Amino acid sequence: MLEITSIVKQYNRQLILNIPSLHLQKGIYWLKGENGSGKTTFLKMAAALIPFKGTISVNGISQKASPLRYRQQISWAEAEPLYPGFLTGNELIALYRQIRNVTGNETATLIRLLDATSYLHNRVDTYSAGMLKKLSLILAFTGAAGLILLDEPFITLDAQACVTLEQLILERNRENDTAFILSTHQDPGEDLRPFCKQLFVRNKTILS
Ligand SMILES: Nc1ncnc2c1ncn2[C@@H]1O[C@H](COP(=O)(O)OP(=O)(O)OP(=O)(O)O)[C@@H](O)[C@H]1O
Repeated sequence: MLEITSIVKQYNRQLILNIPSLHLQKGIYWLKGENGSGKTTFLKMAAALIPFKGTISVNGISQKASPLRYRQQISWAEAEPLYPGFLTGNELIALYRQIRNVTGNETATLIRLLDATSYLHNRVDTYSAGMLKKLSLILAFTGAAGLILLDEPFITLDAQACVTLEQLILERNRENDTAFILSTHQDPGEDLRPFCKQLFVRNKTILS
């Protein structure tokens, strides 16, 4: 599913990650590592959001050779999402539905499951951190990406939303064969744990 060769990532000439080779089969990956070890940097490279040396391919499509096709198979939710404050959640969801060719029914189910119906008609700049997080997850699950990258998806979510998110991950993985890489300092819940493989950022590289 994910193939990495000779990745080197530096910020201001400081080496952050050096990954000679990494091959991941489809699955649900739990990415762990100390603060500042490079988890977000790794996810941002996989999401093709920041430049790096080396090559990344997902399902045989190279990020450098076919950037648009590559991006079409990736979905990404950042740790602390930011959206233009003057838009409503519903407007953002409509935009994603249009771009990703998704029906209203599909997003309605996500909105109901994450208990976001009551506030999505309001402007984003009125949302709490958890409300914003739920919106970012609804957007990440909108469409049929082959790989969903979630950076710290559980922070700020209430207990019920954490359980719902784990169920959504399991369901997508089971029904659509969607792969996931999640960066988190938490451990997976009981239901998800048996289906997760761990990845570690250690000594500036990724170990499986
Ligand atoms: N835009 C940037 N400019 C310069 N250095 C950066 C930038 N973003 C991250 N870094 C540095 O890269 C390293 C890895 O950061 P990263 O955010 O990937 O860590 P992380 O593992 O996600 O950390 P945490 O668990 O604290 O979220 C850190 O040393 C950080 O200071």
